[in-house]
Amino acid sequence: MKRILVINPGSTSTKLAIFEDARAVVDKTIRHSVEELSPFNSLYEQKDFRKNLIINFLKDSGYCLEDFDAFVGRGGLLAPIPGGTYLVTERMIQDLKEAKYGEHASNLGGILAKELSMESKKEIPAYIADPVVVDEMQEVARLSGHPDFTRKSIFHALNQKAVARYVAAKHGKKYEEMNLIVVHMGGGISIGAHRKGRVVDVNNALNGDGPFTPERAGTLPLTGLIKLCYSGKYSKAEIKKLIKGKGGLVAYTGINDCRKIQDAISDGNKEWEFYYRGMAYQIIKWIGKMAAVLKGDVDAIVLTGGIAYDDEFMVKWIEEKVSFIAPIEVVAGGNEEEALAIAALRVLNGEEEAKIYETVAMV
Ligand SMILES: Nc1ncnc2c1ncn2[C@@H]1O[C@H](COP(=O)(O)OP(=O)(O)O)[C@@H](O)[C@H]1O
Ligand SMILES: CCCC(=O)OP(=O)(O)O
Repeated sequence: MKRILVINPGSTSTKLAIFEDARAVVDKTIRHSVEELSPFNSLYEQKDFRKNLIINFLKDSGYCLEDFDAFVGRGGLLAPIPGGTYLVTERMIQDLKEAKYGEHASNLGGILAKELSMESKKEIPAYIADPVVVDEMQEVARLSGHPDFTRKSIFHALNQKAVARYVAAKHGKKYEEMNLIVVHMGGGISIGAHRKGRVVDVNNALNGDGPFTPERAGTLPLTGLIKLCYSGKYSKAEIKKLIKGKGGLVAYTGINDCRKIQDAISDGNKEWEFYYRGMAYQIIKWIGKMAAVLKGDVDAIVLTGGIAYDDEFMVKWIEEKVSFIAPIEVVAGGNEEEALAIAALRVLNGEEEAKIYETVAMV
């Protein structure tokens, strides 16, 4: 039996799980409010805060570092690389620490896995798998409208692929035989067109491309944004924060927790219902785009991520608008922790060799 610690830092949560082979024996989701994260000026500054959560989780669950065969973290913003399991290496850590390819909570996955590995008295490997930069986009999807800008594949690759495989298996098919639109709705939102096992188009969930989200502005009107940048009222860091962290529902309502929005709607808050419906409206428009990418040949639309638990509002509002395209499958939450554990297990069991970032990074 192999025991694996899974570390999944998200923009609004830290999810931790202990697996014995492919079975989760303990798991915990810790949610982070806007106030809790706002004292940190950079993502890297959150490292020790999130690390303490892991240490306490292990203590409460009765485990020490030496009890594990591997630590596996969510993979962050790295140079574009193919999917798979990667050993956490020096250059990877350097790129994540420096935020060379951008800042996102997932950058901490590999860093924390490596720190725990170095602190343990045994030699325990640290891995990441299917990071947010997995890139399978078709060439035409990379065009932005100006040669100085290229559309990038940054999305919930790990969960999108895991739930797509799960839905394919449910249909008695291979992932490579299906056309799916996968909609991950978390702190960030990504909508991917999966054509026969490849994500040929997807919005850049991190950088101003796509629907607004609990904490991101999504695609903004360009002229307004340019005006704001040159208004002298905001620093570059403030503008960045306004788009990511303090955009979307946070900008409209002050909170990133959709459960609180739902409670308010149930209590009759019409203004918040308008914003929450607005988010659903932007999501359905992106589903429509991806249906066109797949030429209408769509086997299922898969709704996943934390917000997919909300079948009273969000799932209902999306389903009533897009079920003419394909049947809806809901995989609430997702399969991220299991996907990470299985990815590490494949390496530990010798079924796959861990890839080395330095040798495959497309820089
Ligand atoms: N049971 C639920 N019902 C509705 N929304 C939920 C539920 N659980 C989590 N969410 C919402 O999902 C979002 C976070 O999704 P999640 O996929 O866990 O995010 P992340 O990995 O980005 O931190 C939050 O806005 C949270 O309020
Ligand atoms: C970087 C894209 C993935 C993403 O947005 O993740 P969260 O929803 O956890 O922020």
